[in-house]
This record gives sequence, C-alpha cells and structure tokens, in this order.
Amino acid sequence: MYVRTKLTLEQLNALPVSEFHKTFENVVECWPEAAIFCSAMLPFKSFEAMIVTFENYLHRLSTENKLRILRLHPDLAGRLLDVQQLTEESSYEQSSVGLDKLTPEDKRQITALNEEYKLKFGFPFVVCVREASKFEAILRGITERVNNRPEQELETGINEVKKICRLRILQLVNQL
Ligand SMILES: NC(=O)N[C@H]1NC(=O)NC1=O
Repeated sequence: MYVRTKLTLEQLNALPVSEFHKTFENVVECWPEAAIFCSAMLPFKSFEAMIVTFENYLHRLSTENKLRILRLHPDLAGRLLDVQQLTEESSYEQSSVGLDKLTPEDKRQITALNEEYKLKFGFPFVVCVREASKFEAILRGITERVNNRPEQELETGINEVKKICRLRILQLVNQL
C-alpha cells in the first residue's frame, strides 16, 4: 500500500501550486491535467469541495477527452499488472481486491470479458474496484455493462473514474 504523509485541509491549501500538481497528479489515472485545472480553484473550503471540483471537471470534459481518459486506464488483472508496471495507485487498488492473485480460471474469465468489452467499445472496462470490493462483483459488472450502448458506457466509465478519483484524494488527505 502506498503511504504518504496525510495532508490536513490547511496544509493542502498552503501547498505551493507545483506541489499541489505533483501530489494530485494521478488522482485521475495518468491525467495530470485534472490537478492542474483544479488547482485554479485553490483554496478549498473542505475536502468535499475539492472532490466536487475534480468531479465537475471530469463531467464537463469533451467526449474526446473522456475517451482519452478511459483509454489511459489499465485493464483489470491485465498485462501491466503481470509485468508490475501499474501506477502505484492502480497497483494498490487492484491488489486490494486480489486481482494479483487470481486462479488461472478467474484470470482467463476476466481476460476474455475485458477483450470482449474493449472490442465493442474501443476503451477498457473501468470500475472503481475498491468500491466493487469483490472479484465476483467486478465480473458481474463487466458481464452486464458489455450490453450497454457506447454513449451510456462512456458516461458510466467516467462516473467510475470520479469514484476512483474521490478515493485517491481521500487516501492522500487524512480521511481514509
Ligand atoms: N480498468 C480499471 O477499472 N482500472 C482501475 N479501476 C480501479 O479502481 N483502479 C484502476 O486502475
């Protein structure tokens, strides 16, 4: 698990902007622009206000940028996990639900579903695994969501990115 000094709201609001960017650069996976954009709203009245700022930022992005963000997400239990090249945050999240210790049969099943999903939508299946919390719930999620329309899945995927972002922020401040 990644451990850093947890920031209080006061410390967070007093960070030099470049430090704010660095601290929150990966709360949206591999998309540091989110922290850069949201730093313009400093200081925040509460952690919740900060999280809502990130959520609104994600909500208002163009379809093209939403697609880009989804495509920056690693597959669940995929190749990057196998070769230990996940970001620190993603590695923590995926191992917290045991995706690094799947049986060969479970691995085969999730890989096949990931491929089917990507083939249909052109972006990977994204879910906040810490919230889904169980492998079975994740599998059920892909199995159901693969039937959705692409526009629907784009929004569902971005809503999951918001949940991941919320938990990553709470992890960095003294709330989780
Ligand atoms: N593909 C995907 O959902 N990836 C992610 N979900 C999550 O909770 N952490 C991730 O890296």
